[in-house]
Amino acid sequence: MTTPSQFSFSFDTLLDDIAEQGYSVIENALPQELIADLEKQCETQAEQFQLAKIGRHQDLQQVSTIRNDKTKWFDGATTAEQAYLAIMEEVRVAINQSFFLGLFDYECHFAIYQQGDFYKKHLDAFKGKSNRVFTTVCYLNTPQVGGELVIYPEKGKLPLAHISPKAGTLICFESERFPHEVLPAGSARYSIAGWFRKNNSSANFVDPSQ
Ligand SMILES: O=C(O)CCC(=O)C(=O)O
Ligand SMILES: [Fe+2]
Repeated sequence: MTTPSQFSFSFDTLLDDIAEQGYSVIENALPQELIADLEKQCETQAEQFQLAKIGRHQDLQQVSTIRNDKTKWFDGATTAEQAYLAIMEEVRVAINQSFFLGLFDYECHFAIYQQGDFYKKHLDAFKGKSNRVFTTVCYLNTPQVGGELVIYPEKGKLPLAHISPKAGTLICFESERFPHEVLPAGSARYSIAGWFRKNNSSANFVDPSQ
């Protein structure tokens, strides 16, 4: 048994799902007031969001045929961001305790998908090329239609899961293992995408975020 978080949900379901299938979808995982505060932040700071980029380091590109959502990285400046990061820190520690993965930090950004915005099928990390180990997605609102997250198996085309975004749902999956896509949003869709990372830095190579 894991200790229930003082902030949110018990992590047992998350850890069991990850052990059994490599991904987990938990509804109402985060406190409603926190989700509402984070959603409000997306709305009030919308003009600070920028077209999302794909790739890493010098390969970083803006490719709007692959994704056209807008993102803003957390800077920890609001109490809502700090509260969210505190919960993710608990998740990080729980995953490390169960799976001995040595996850050492977490990075995340807000994302806004306006009507019609999408993110085509992709992997968040490629074996040996990224320090992203687990992806998290947390939804901040509940659009009426569209914007489903589709998770695919490592091999094969039949989706494992079709998830309609719902405020408070938290999804966690192994970044290298599951291709996934965001279907075109039917209306504004607010979320936080984040990654637990392992440390690839060494004495002569510093591995930064992204
Ligand atoms: O918002 C989602 O449901 C998934 C987003 C995603 O795949 C990403 O940002 O890498
Ligand atoms: Fe992704």
